Amino acid sequence: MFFKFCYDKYGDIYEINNTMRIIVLCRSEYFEDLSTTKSKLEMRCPDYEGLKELGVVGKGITYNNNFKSWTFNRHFFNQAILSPKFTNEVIDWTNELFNELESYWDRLFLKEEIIKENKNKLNFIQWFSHYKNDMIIKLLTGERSYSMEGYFITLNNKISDHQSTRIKESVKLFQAIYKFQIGYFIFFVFPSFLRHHIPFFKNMANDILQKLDFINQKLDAVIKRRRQEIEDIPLNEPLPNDILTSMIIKNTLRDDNYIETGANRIMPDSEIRVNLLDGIIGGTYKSANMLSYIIYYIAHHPIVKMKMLKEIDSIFQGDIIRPITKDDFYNLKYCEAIVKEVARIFPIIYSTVRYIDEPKEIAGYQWPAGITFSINIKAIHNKDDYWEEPNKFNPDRWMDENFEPKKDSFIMFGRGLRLCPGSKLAMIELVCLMALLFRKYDINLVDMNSPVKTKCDGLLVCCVELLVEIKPRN
Ligand code: HEM
Repeated sequence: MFFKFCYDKYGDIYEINNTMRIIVLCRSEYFEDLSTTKSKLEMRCPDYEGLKELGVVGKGITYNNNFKSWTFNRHFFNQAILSPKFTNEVIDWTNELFNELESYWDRLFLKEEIIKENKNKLNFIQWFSHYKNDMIIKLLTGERSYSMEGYFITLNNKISDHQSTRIKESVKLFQAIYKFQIGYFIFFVFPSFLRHHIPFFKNMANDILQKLDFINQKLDAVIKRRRQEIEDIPLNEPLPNDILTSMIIKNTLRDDNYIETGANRIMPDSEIRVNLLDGIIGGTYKSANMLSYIIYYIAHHPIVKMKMLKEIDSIFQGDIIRPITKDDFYNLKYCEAIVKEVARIFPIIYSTVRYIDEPKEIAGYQWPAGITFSINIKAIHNKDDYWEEPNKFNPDRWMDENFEPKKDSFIMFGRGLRLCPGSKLAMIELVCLMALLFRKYDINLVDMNSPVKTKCDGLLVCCVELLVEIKPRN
């Protein structure tokens, strides 16, 4: 809201001054020179004291300002996440976890008597936050998480002391990740004096650090276990396809692409851990929120829904059981267009940031070193210089073969070197989940008149609640 208010009032470039000076850029032509020659990288922010406290300075991907180290980590991450084996893994686990989700829905919402009594209502964002949590943990670490089962048990009022440790541990991890994800921005925005000396902020900061400690302990244990498992698997037997395994074996004899050069270093556990954390934080809530907004927009656009169902039905031909495949994903063009159009009109990340550590000319002005720029994604996605009828929700614009958004005007996954490495994974998941949901279920909003309930956590527009009514399609 605040960003929109400023954009409407001040236009394409303006300045916000609170605890720091931020220049907001609302035109894609301004992004040309955001990388600096000194650091060779588009930097997100300086190495804040708070980031040091979180232990991520010079490590991992998201907040790494060291070009050499960032390139090393990003290369490992990209190789793992973009491999064809990993794509197959994503599709397989989408099917597997969707079946699990359905088994819970069957028991809670889909029995005939429950539908007759109008009790077939569920909070979509909650279900998919748990789903996505279990999914990303499996894809990143190769280990199962059972937070969705934990959520099912809570709704089913069956909490008991006999609940298995695996579920309790998964739920505890889910809660820690959630708290960390929505709270760690205080390490950027609140000065260290507040975090260390004023009780309210100090308690908040300590709570986040405790959650991080817990997550790190879990990740360390997983890495240790996996190293041992890899050692125990004979050289001629295949290894699992998760990202952790790929990072451990890269540049070792277990790596299919291994070339002996003497110069390639392997990745130590301390770096693997931050990469896994980056993947968990980057990959869990964005997709869950995005899917909720997709459901909301589809519900409000019946013609779009009709076209989408037509596409899904033409691919599945009434088969509501068979697993979704990679080919299906490539054929679900209209579903992909819907994802892009929702992301265009209602970007869940409304801004991404850059920082310059040397004087630079940007947007026709000369800036001193130490300035933070915010790229206003929402303004760019809704600008009529770049988009025809920008305020119209129109997935069909993406179906025109000759359509290509103007350079840097569609930045749902960011831009440049720092482009989101999870974009392919996110697209596959979102499109496949839309197809799996709508081929079998009729999903409607409980309240068509209420706007979607959101709140901003850091730079993410979180869906607070999305109540939907679900029943099998006729
Ligand atoms: C709908 C889902 C997603 C959206 C909309 C999204 C969006 C973004 C955006 C806007 C950025 C900032 C890019 C920039 O500054 O130019 C980003 C960065 C990042 N994302 Fe995503 N993302 C999604 C899913 C994922 C997933 C599934 C993962 C991991 C498995 C992931 C991991 C990351 C990481 C590690 C970065 C930092 C990249 C770097 O600094 O080099 N994201 N994402």
